[in-house]
Amino acid sequence: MTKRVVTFVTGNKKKLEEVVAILGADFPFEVRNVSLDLPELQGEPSEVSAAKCKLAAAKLQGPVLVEDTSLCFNALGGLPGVYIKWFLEKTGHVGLNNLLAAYPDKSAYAQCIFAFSDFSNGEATEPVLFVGQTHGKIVPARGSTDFGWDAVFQPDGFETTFGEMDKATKNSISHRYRSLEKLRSFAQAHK
Ligand SMILES: O=P(O)(O)OP(=O)(O)OP(=O)(O)OC[C@H]1O[C@@H](n2cnc3c(O)ncnc32)[C@H](O)[C@@H]1O
Ligand SMILES: [Mg+2]
Repeated sequence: MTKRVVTFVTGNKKKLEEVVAILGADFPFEVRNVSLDLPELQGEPSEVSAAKCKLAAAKLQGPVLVEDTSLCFNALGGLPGVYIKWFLEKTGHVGLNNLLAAYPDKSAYAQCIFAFSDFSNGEATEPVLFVGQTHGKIVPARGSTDFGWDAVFQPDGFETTFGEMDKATKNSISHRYRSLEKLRSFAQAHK
């Protein structure tokens, strides 16, 4: 049976690599990629993902998948949150640690929200959201600096940062994995 095709819209190659590895061959939809860094509105993480999904659907006129990732510091009420990309770009790993210097609480969580819109009768359907979280803490950078803030995030229950773990381990506990497991159940029911 031919699989339904859904287009994952992201400008981030590292995200795409993880998504392909996590979904594997038995995912009920065929996932294609379009590399576009969509504009992101301000707001709560769920609003950012839903808005990104609507933009992607309007652009591609077909079923789409997007995701938005946040890194939330508990001592800062969840910031940088959806703005982590810009904090990381402007202040680096050291800056992220320094943001927490005044607080004993270094705990944080990584959150990934996938959003899926179907397309029927020439219209995109309201995005469905899949939230995945991994809790941990912010530490001075250790390990690979290939992907975003991996080197400064140490998940609970591990002595290693995401940057120090092998990919298979990260992909078995990550925010992205947890969100994609929910998407997998949804796709199974809507294939
Ligand atoms: O095109 P999109 O999908 O939006 O890709 P992006 O790189 O702009 O990604 P986000 O808007 O979701 O911003 C999230 C930021 O967090 C980084 N990031 C996302 N997932 C990560 C992960 O699992 N580990 C480390 N850094 C991550 C990513 O590189 C960005 O700097
Ligand atoms: Mg982005």
